[in-house]
Amino acid sequence: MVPELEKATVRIRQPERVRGIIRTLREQGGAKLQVISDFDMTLSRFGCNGRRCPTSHNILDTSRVVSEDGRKKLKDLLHYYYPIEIDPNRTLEEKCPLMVEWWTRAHELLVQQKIRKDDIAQIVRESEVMLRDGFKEFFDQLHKNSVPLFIFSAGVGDVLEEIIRQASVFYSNVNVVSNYMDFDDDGVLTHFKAPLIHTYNKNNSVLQGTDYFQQLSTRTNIILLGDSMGDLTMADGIPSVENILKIGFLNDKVEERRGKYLEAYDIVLESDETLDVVNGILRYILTET
Ligand SMILES: Nc1ccn([C@@H]2O[C@H](COP(=O)(O)O)[C@@H](O)[C@H]2O)c(=O)n1
Ligand SMILES: [Mg+2]
Repeated sequence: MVPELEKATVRIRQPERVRGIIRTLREQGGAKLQVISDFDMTLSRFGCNGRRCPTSHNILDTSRVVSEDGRKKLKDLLHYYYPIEIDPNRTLEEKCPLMVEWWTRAHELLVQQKIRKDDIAQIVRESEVMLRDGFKEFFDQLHKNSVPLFIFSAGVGDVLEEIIRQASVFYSNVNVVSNYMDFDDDGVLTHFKAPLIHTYNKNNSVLQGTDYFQQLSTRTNIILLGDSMGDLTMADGIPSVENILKIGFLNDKVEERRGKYLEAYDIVLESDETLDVVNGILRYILTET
């Protein structure tokens, strides 16, 4: 039914259950569907040309508008906190305060750099960021079928919006909740707006105050896309969810984290830099019979 599910990168713990959910999503059609997706390392690529692709934070951290000292400090933070973020042996209770610490320290350093709003577009153009292969078909299919795409990101909203704008896929069905910067009258970064969103608080605790929360409630079939265990709670709090298909990109430390991902996500895509499987499923669901 979806030939892409035969790809070597695909792992599924309960294939019959997954086939059942996909069949139901197709029967109930696009009108009941929404896609909730993480951004960094889910819609954007993890690897490019043998190296790590930048996250929306990394794009700023390594840009020319950040001093050499600032770049070094931000890199040190990444090297200290990222292994904690992805450690499968630490509990959420341990990780959460450390993630708040990471984001807070990184945002403070970025504010010290007096980044200008007008520089963001050029910073993105000069970066190595890449959306996953097949991104155009993904955004186009959702737009054409009026399926809302809700991007829920602990990255930097201003940067990720610019990435999808430059890729010419920031359509009217796309809504973003993320960490946004605030600028003074001269267009200089003064602070990041609250609430702070980090990897492990992506749930209704930060969604409740947003316009999008109401819209989320009306589409009760969900395809959830993520790359972190923290992304699994992105649909929590949406009342009356009928069917949910969770697709997880397992990008890093694959062997070590496979077990936990297979338990948590319905479909796990291992070191797969494409949106082929997601596009195949959407094609199947959205094509009229
Ligand atoms: N200072 C930071 C903080 C976080 N990250 C990475 O950003 C990603 C979070 O954004 P999502 O769109 O995936 O929610 C996550 O992968 C962190 O590792 C960073 O690079 N720098
Ligand atoms: Mg991510």
